[in-house]
Amino acid sequence: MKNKQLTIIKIGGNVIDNSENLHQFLLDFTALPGDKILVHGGGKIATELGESLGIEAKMVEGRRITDIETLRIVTMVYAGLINKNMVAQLQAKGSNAIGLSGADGNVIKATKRPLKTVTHGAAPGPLAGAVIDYGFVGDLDENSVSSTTLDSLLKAGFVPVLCAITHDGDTQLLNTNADTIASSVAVAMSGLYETRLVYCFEKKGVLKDVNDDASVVREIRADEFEGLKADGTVQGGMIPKLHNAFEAIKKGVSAVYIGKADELAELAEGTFGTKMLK
Ligand SMILES: Nc1ncnc2c1ncn2[C@@H]1O[C@H](COP(=O)(O)OP(=O)(O)O)[C@@H](O)[C@H]1O
Ligand SMILES: CC(=O)N[C@@H](CCC(=O)OP(=O)(O)O)C(=O)O
Repeated sequence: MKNKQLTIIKIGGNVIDNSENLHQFLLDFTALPGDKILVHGGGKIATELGESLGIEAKMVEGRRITDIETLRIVTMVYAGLINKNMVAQLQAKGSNAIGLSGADGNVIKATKRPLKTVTHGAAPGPLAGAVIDYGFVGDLDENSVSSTTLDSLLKAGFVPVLCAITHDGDTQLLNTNADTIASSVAVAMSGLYETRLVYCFEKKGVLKDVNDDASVVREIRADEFEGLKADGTVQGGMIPKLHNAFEAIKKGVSAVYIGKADELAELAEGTFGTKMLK
């Protein structure tokens, strides 16, 4: 019986990097009624730390090429610095947060990404057709997320806070895009709960004009996605975000929203950001 509601919220690196916006978001997150799971990114902060150490970030189609040095940096930043600070801030606001990587409690097991040929997205240009070694990047499948472990934590009264570090079950940590983690967690938990997925970032939603916050598209149907890509309305990081959003809807998640982190309170009024439709 799926009568209980669960909200999975993902927060991106641009918001985490802004202490005022993050503070407001965590207040609203804490005030949100019902069971919830927080998934956080932090790509911007990992890029900045890497640069300060002389390691340049390389992204292909929104995914970080993760060599061994980069894996050390993202593990420190996502599973350490950001995850533990997020948990401490939530504890101070009254949420009994528990911070986890995918290795903790075997919550998310991934498979190291095989060599890939670039086909679309960032690359009608020079990268089209190139074979890319993403390094220590983890891909998820329908068995990756342990819904029973997450359910046990929720039933014990914890608020799980998941970072973008996963593992392969054979000692290797892997880097997995946080939007993908949020989508996979929402799909896995939809077997047990009535599940909604909320992507929070620094803009008011999916915008008709990316520079105009007043141009929020209120609803997008799955069959409109290709057109929005083709006419350039959605670009860059918004392409994999929408792909993950529609995958979630297709696989059993009841509702998916994309909107501004410090407007999360509007979720209850039904005026929050962009809603994805089947
Ligand atoms: N139509 C659009 N509406 C809103 N943002 C868009 C749009 N097209 C592209 N973007 C870009 O997508 C970015 C969000 O993707 P990303 O940086 O991956 O998010 P996150 O911070 O959640 O990881 C925004 O910062 C924005 O620059
Ligand atoms: C493989 C891969 O690309 N992993 C992401 C994980 C962090 C993330 O997704 O952070 P945001 O949500 O802030 O972008 C990365 O290292 O950038």
